[in-house]
Amino acid sequence: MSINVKQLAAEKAVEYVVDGMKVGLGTGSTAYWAIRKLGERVQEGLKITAVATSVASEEQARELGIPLVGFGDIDGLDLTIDGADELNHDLELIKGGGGALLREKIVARGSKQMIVVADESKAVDTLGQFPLPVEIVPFAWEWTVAELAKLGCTVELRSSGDGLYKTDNGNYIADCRFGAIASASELAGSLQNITGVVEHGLFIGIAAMAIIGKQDGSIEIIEREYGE
Ligand SMILES: O=C(CO)[C@H](O)[C@H](O)COP(=O)(O)O
Repeated sequence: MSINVKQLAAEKAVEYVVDGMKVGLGTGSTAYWAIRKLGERVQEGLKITAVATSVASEEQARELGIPLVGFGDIDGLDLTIDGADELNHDLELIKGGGGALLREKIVARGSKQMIVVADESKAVDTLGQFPLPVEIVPFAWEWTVAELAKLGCTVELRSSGDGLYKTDNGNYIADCRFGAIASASELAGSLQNITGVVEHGLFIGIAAMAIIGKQDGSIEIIEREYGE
């Protein structure tokens, strides 16, 4: 019987949550398990407040009775637990497969610590197999997409049903296929320079720990220190 490796990683991360913490709730099918476990612990008496990174995570947390506050109502978060689409050994991430990258990055940057939870298929030597999600404003999106393509990627505007996918912030997502990304920080700089780009899914120097669940039932933990 195969085990649920996403659940394995997510529940391990929830062990780092203690009374009084302000917790950032990630988005996606791995973060889902972390929120579910947090809900159980809240029902058992854990005292936390939380900020959600998407409407979906907010609804899940509300149903589970996790006390929610707005990001602007508190003075920073202690810990954010979130998934990733890819991560390397330097804890550089690609995020945004679920379209929540902007709020996810704000919440993670506003936290003292971010723990990434993932199954082993997400751990890679070189980022870039997963198309990099870039959130762009709808105005002049054709121009922004053309500017993105000049960086050497093929760009696909994300669709949903009959129309274009819209983020919780009302923007579009351009999925950019770069292939192997030699330098995530250089690429991040180039993306930030394009007017029309709201945010990109490269998370660099943000995550302090990754908890990776494996099919054999084991867990790998990667840790990094920043600002030394
Ligand atoms: O960045 C994200 C959403 O914007 C998710 O964390 C990422 O897509 C991973 O999702 P999953 O755990 O479902 O594989």
